Formats: sequence, C-alpha cells, structure tokens
Amino acid sequence: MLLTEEQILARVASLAAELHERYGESVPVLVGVLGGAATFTVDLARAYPAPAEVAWMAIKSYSTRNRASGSVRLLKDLDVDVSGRDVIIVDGVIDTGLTMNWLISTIAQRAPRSITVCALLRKPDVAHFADTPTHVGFDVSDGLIVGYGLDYRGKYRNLRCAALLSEAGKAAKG
Ligand SMILES: O=P(O)(O)OC[C@H]1O[C@H](OP(=O)(O)OP(=O)(O)O)[C@H](O)[C@@H]1O
Ligand SMILES: Nc1nc2[nH]cnc2c(=O)[nH]1
Repeated sequence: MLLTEEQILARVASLAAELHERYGESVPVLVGVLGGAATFTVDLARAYPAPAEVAWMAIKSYSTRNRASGSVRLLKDLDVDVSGRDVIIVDGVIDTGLTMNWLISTIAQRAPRSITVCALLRKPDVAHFADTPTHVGFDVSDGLIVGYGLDYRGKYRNLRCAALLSEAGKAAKG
C-alpha cells in the first residue's frame, strides 16, 4: 500500500482548490490522458469547486528508462477546440516525462491561453517542465505503481488505493 483512498481523495480535493485559485472565474478544460488518468480526471473534475470542462486524449507511449529516447503515438485526439482556453493536462503519473513533454508541445500548437500540468504522482529525477506550471499530488519513489486508474498489463486499475507492485503481483495471473 502506498496511498489509501482517503489520502488520495483528500489530496485531489486540495489540488482542485489550488487549480481553482489559479483560474478564478475562467472555465478551464481538464484534458485527461486515457487510460491511466481516467479515475483521477473524473475525481478532480468533481472536486473542482466551479465550472470546468473535461476532454480526453488517448496516447500510447513507448518510453524507456533512457530518458533521451522513446516515442508517443496519438490514439484519440481531443474533440474540443482549446484555442484561447486555459488547459489543464491531467495525468496519473509522470515517470520519464516523455508523455507529458509530448502532450505539452502538442497542445501548445493549438494556441491555448495557458497550459498547466496536474499529475497525481511524480517519480524522482523527472526533468521539470520549464515554463509550464505543474501541480503534483505526491512525489513518490521509483517502482511500478498500480491502482486508482494505473495498471499493470491491464490489471489493477480498479483498485481504490495506490500500491507499489511487488514481483509476486507481477507474476499473478488473476
Ligand atoms: O512519464 P512517462 O515515462 O512518459 O510515463 C507516464 C505515462 O505512463 C502511464 O501511461 P501508460 O503508458 O502506462 O498507459 P495507460 O495510460 O494506458 O496506463 C501514465 O498514465 C502516463 O501517461
Ligand atoms: N501503471 C503505471 N504506469 C506507469 N508509467 C510510468 N510509470 C508508471 C507507474 O508507476 N505505474
């Protein structure tokens, strides 16, 4: 067990309040990154204490621990026009940063008014996104985290807590 459901939801509520403080009267677009950020995006939107829109992108990233390499493929694009809008990119975890860097540069090409990053978890030593304000729920250590939307080979996304996957968990078939 890494984070209980109660710990996660309390932090989600405070992240929503921090973001609302940043945006005030503006109605931001929360861009959730499928599938790992689905749970987090929905809970963050529901905790947001003012109107907010939700939109989705699905991508497949092929990152490696070699931070210089990797590629990202777009599986599903946004179905809203974000030009002139305040965009919050919402992801469950920032690990190498490859996915988030790709999302920032892809969305920046669409002339939004602003981009902010919001990630529930951030692994150590991630290069910070210069020029992009970043809100992080929890800084966590290395290791594969599952639950609260995050999977290992399709499993564990429906765990309500977040957990560090053991070797036994990786081997489990059920
Ligand atoms: O910082 P990075 O090294 O790029 O890793 C972060 C990405 O990895 C996870 O997605 P994953 O590729 O596991 O797919 P999923 O969203 O379907 O769970 C996570 O949800 C991020 O999108
Ligand atoms: N499920 C999951 N996906 C990741 N992608 C990058 N880091 C992680 C992690 O810790 N868990």
